[in-house]
Amino acid sequence: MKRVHVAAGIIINPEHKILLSRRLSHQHQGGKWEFPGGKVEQGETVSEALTRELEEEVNLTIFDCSLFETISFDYPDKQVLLEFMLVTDFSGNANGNEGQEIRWVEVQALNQYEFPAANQPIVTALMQQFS
Ligand SMILES: Nc1nc2c([nH]c(=O)n2[C@H]2C[C@H](O)[C@@H](COP(=O)(O)OP(=O)(O)OP(=O)(O)O)O2)c(=O)[nH]1
Ligand SMILES: [Mg+2]
Repeated sequence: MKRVHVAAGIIINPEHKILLSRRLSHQHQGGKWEFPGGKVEQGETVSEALTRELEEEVNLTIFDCSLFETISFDYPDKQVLLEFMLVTDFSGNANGNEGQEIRWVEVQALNQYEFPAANQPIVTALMQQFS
């Protein structure tokens, strides 16, 4: 199985809330909450992929991002390499462009949401670092 390279944005707004997006039921890990993003395509950098995905999925334009953590994870049906990027410099009003639910969430409330298993260390680290 080929490992899927994914860019995911930890988008923090001026009120220190983080944007979550709910995966559609037909998608891999459907129904779980994620940091919006998607596959890095051939010839793209991670930040280019993230910029494109965030415009497509949640209607935000990002101006800068930095690597928070990289996680390689094997689901029974899919292998992923996730690059979690911090984003604080962006414009636009978040919208679920694909019909998905989105929510701005306090860092301390992150553990009330069900994420894909690969995200667990990220949620723990965010709650420690941004409290
Ligand atoms: N965007 C995102 N994906 C995540 C996270 N955690 C996690 O395990 N994933 C997994 C789920 C998917 O297998 C993959 C994301 O790829 P994607 O968003 O392009 O996949 P998709 O199912 O929407 O596929 P597509 O048809 O849109 O190409 O990474 C996360 O926090 N954010
Ligand atoms: Mg996606």
